[in-house]
Amino acid sequence: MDSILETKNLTIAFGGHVAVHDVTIKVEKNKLKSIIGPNGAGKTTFFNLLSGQLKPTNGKVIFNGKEITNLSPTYRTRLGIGRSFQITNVFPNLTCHENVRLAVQSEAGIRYNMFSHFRKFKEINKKADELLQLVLLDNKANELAMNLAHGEKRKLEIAMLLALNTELLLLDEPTAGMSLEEVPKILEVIQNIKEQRNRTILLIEHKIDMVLDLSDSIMVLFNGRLLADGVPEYIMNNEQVQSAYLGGLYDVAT
Ligand SMILES: Nc1ncnc2c1ncn2[C@@H]1O[C@H](COP(=O)(O)OP(=O)(O)OP(=O)(O)O)[C@@H](O)[C@H]1O
Repeated sequence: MDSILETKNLTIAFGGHVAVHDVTIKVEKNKLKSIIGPNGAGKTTFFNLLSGQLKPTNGKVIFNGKEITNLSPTYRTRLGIGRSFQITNVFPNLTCHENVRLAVQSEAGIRYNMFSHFRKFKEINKKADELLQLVLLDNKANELAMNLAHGEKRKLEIAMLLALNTELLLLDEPTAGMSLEEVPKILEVIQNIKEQRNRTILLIEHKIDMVLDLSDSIMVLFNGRLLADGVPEYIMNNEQVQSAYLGGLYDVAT
C-alpha cells in the first residue's frame, strides 16, 4: 500500500483524560478514509494532531515518509496538508473567482502582472474556472464571497485548498450547519474530487449514509482508541462497532 500519512501510537492526554489513545493507522494515497465515532470519541482532537494545532503526548505523525510530529501547522500546510477552517484568506469583498485565482497565483508564486505574464495569467484564470466547476460554484464565479450561503462558503474553502495543491484534505464535518438541500451538493463535490484520484481525503462525518457512499476505508474511534479500521463492509459488519457505535447511535447520527 502506498501510504501518504501514518500515525504511530499517537496519544494525547489533557490532564488525566486521554483524548486520543495509542492510535496507529495508515492512510492510502489518493483514497478517501472516513473517521467515525460517537461525540467525544476524539475525532477532532485526532485532526488537530494531524494538522499541528496540537502536539501529541506520545507517538508520531508521518507524512509522505517524513516525520512531521513537531512541525507547525503552517509548515504542514506548505508540505501539502490542508484543513478547510485553516483558510483565513477568503476575502469577503472579492468574488469567488477572484478568491480562487489568488490562491492559484499564490501557489504558482506569480505576482499579478498581466503584461509580462499574459499567458500565465490566462492559465491561472482557467485553473480557477476549473476549480470552481469542480466544487459546483461555477454559477457563482462573479458573486462576492460575503454573499454566499454557508454551504457555498464551505465549497469555496475547498476550492481554495485545492488551488494550494493540497495533497491531503482534512474535512471536519463538511455538512455541519448545512441546510438539507445543500448536503447532496457537498457530497457531489467530494465525489468529484475523489474521482480525480490525485488527492487524499480524510473525512470526519456523522452522516453514516454519506460515509458509506464515499469511503474507501473507515476508521472508528471510541473513547480515544481505534476500535476498528477497514473497508466499509467490514466496519458495518463488525460486532464491536455495531454495539459501541452504530447500534445505539445510528438513528441519532443520521
Ligand atoms: N483542549 C482540550 N482540553 C481538554 N479536553 C479536551 C480538549 N480538546 C478535547 N478535549 C476532550 O477530548 C475528548 C475528545 O474530544 P473531540 O472533540 O476530539 O471529540 P469528537 O469525537 O470530535 O467529538 P464530536 O463528534 O462531538 O465533535 C472530549 O472528551 C473533549 O472534552
